[in-house]
Amino acid sequence: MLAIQPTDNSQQLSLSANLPDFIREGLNDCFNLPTLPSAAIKVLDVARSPNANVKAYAEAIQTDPILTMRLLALANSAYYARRAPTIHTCREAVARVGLDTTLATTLSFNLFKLKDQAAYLQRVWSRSLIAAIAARYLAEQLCPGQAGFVFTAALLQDIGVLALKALYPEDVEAIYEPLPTHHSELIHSEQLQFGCDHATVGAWLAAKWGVPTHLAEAISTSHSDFTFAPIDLFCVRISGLIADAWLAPSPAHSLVSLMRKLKNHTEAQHIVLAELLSTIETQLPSLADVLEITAPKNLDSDALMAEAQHLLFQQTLALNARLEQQQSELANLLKRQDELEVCSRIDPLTGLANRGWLEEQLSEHFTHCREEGRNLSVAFIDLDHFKMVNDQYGHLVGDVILENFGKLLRELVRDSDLAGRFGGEEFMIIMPNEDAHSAQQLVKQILQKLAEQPIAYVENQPIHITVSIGIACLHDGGFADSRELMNAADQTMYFVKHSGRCGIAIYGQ
Ligand SMILES: Nc1nc2c(ncn2[C@@H]2O[C@H](COP(=O)(O)OP(=O)(O)OP(=O)(O)O)[C@@H](O)[C@H]2O)c(=O)[nH]1
Repeated sequence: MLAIQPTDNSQQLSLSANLPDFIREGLNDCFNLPTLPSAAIKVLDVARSPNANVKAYAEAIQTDPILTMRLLALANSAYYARRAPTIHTCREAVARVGLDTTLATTLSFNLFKLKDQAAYLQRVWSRSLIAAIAARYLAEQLCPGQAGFVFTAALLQDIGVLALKALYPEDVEAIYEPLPTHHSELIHSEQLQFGCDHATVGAWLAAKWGVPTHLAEAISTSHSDFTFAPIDLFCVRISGLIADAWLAPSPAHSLVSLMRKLKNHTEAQHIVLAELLSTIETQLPSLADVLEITAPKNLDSDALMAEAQHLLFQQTLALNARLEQQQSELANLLKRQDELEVCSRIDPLTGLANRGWLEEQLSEHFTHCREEGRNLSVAFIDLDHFKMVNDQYGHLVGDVILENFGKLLRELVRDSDLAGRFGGEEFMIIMPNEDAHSAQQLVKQILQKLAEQPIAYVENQPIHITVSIGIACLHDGGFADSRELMNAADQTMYFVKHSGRCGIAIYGQ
């Protein structure tokens, strides 16, 4: 292996600005960072040159017989060969797998095959492998021209783990063993421990090797949100999530939650999930074989897809049921709120409007009638000598009388009027659009009715009551507000009281 070449472009990588200083200094001084085989460095040189072509790639690879064998194996694998004849030369192999895949294979050559691989590294490579297959499939559907680049970026997206391992072996071991179930937990632990995650470190390492800047940036942003990502980076970012679902303890559950995240993404609508899963299932063993790593657990993609669909269906049903329940709870709450609102306006004994509602309504009518030049009358009604009634017959009878008087008012008032109990034995009628004369006609009927019929019976003995009524009209005084109008009606009622009760008087007359 060679030392790092002068093609180092880590300084130019804007995203490596996210590296904390102590990590950057540590990486710069670290003597055992993973390096590339000399053939890989030559291939990278070719990749950077303007005349990168099959011939130049092949010539660079041929300097390393093992790498050449590896590439031939890949080109003759089921995926690349399909039914084509077996090939025997490096040039044919490069032509068949493409320049980007050749670069990816070359770069990953000595990264994956470390003999003393700990379980967590195996897991990291498993993720890279699955992600690379998924990424290439996605790119072939969404941006075919970039499939090779996307494959390489996905394959190398977790190489930062190697750099962190070289720099802080003990810390890395503490974080990675036992390996967190979800990649996001790993990222979180790295952020806490190092102030950055392995994607940022991996991008720095790749840039240090001299990989094209766009590739280093794709690694650096591999954990970022995919929502507004350019299509090639979208493929890389999604690939990691698909690999995480594949390796999750319950792949179907993880897949369903990924499907939900992708639901509103336009590009994602073109992905045929069943086909993607089947591609992973088919290609995983051969790619693992070529890269000489232990193949990760393989899944039956049909069974996985069926389980995911079943789960999705069940979750949708449960969601719908929950939605229906919430809607019905909301409807009940609204109904209850309406009932409470009505209750808050009603006097419980008489069922008429209570004082609060009377005052509110009077204020509104006062404003509107005054603005529109309409008249408005208010009648204040007080039962006469009600204390004596209570004293003579008791409070229960008093209550019945108040209740019956309420009924009487309800029968007499029109729909446009509002009758209410102001408090105790005091009542009020609001009559929009009515002048003193018509208001008087209405309240006269109250006196008549009370004279004609008893308000209640006690032991079959009829009880009669009388009332005193004061009327005030908007047009008959310069009232500043509804309160003044109401006070005028009240004062007029007291005038009737002082004049002997059982009668009607009109303010100002
Ligand atoms: N039964 C019953 N009595 C009530 C209620 N609210 C107020 N009262 C009674 O109404 C009576 C009002 O008495 P006063 O204010 O002295 O008036 P009044 O006896 O009607 O005399 P005038 O108004 O001057 O004719 C009191 O005895 C109160 O206890 C109620 O909800 N139920």
